[in-house]
Amino acid sequence: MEDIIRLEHISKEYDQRVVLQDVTFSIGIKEIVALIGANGSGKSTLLRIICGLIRPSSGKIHNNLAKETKISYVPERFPKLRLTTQEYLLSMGKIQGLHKKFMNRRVKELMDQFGLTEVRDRRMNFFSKGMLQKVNIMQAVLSQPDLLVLDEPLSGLDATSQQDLLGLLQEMKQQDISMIMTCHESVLLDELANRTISLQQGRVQLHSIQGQKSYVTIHFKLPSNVSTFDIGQIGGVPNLEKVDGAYRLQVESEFSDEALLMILNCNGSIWSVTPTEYKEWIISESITIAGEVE
Ligand SMILES: Nc1ncnc2c1ncn2[C@@H]1O[C@H](COP(=O)(O)OP(=O)(O)OP(=O)(O)O)[C@@H](O)[C@H]1O
Repeated sequence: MEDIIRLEHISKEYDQRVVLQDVTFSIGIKEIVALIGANGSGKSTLLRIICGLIRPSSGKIHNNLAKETKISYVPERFPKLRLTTQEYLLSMGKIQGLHKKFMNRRVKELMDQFGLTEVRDRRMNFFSKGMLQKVNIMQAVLSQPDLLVLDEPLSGLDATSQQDLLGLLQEMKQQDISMIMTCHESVLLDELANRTISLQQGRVQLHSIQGQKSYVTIHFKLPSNVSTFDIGQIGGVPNLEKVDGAYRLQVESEFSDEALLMILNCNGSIWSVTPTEYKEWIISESITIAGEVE
């Protein structure tokens, strides 16, 4: 996968206190990276460094695109401004130097996409947390960034607003926007992220990527004179359950033929064969922490 940016040996100190240490990784084009870790592990600091809001004490960020990489930031909190969404977005567009015609079209498009057209003339100080978070994301995507950096995008929202925003982030994923975000919600990890990077005390501890595992569930019955069925002979990690006098066997797809053959060899009757796909996190790189960060 082609990279958008690469962070190399990023460290950050505040008053000689090490907050980030030797952080190195890349963010690929169309990739959604979730940054996880305990409170105070340095996640927000790293996001702000990626956006250029603060400087690292050492290390470099390389822009790997042929053009200048457009990076936009969605901070954790968004203020209840006494402006309408339309007024706010148009002034943000102006600050960002966007062309008036493009801006008008883009603001309208975003209002529709985020479902805020009906409240476009209402001041944001009357908005719910979920609506404010939508505006927060809208201001960041106004200029169509290559990389969107989001700090806890679902935090403090109720379940309905979380689902609503998750849907919008998924739409953006389809539009090929790369993202890096901090998150505590497993729904963001499971349904959005392709990769997780775990920070511990300012250091990268673990990289994992989301993979797809295929299984086959075989529902079958054995004749009454066959009392045992030895799943130990099937490869992978098969799982056998007895359900209402019949059996339900789950095997990894690559071992399904040998499982079916075994059932037939036992004169079993096969009732159904159902393929299933599961997402799972696969550890791609693990780093041992040599020394504790003070
Ligand atoms: N401007 C600052 N000056 C001094 N220390 C800071 C500053 N910003 C952050 N820190 C410290 O850096 C450490 C990492 O903070 P950071 O906010 O990056 O962690 P985090 O992983 O995002 O935590 P959380 O999940 O609670 O948001 C913390 O100990 C914090 O107190």
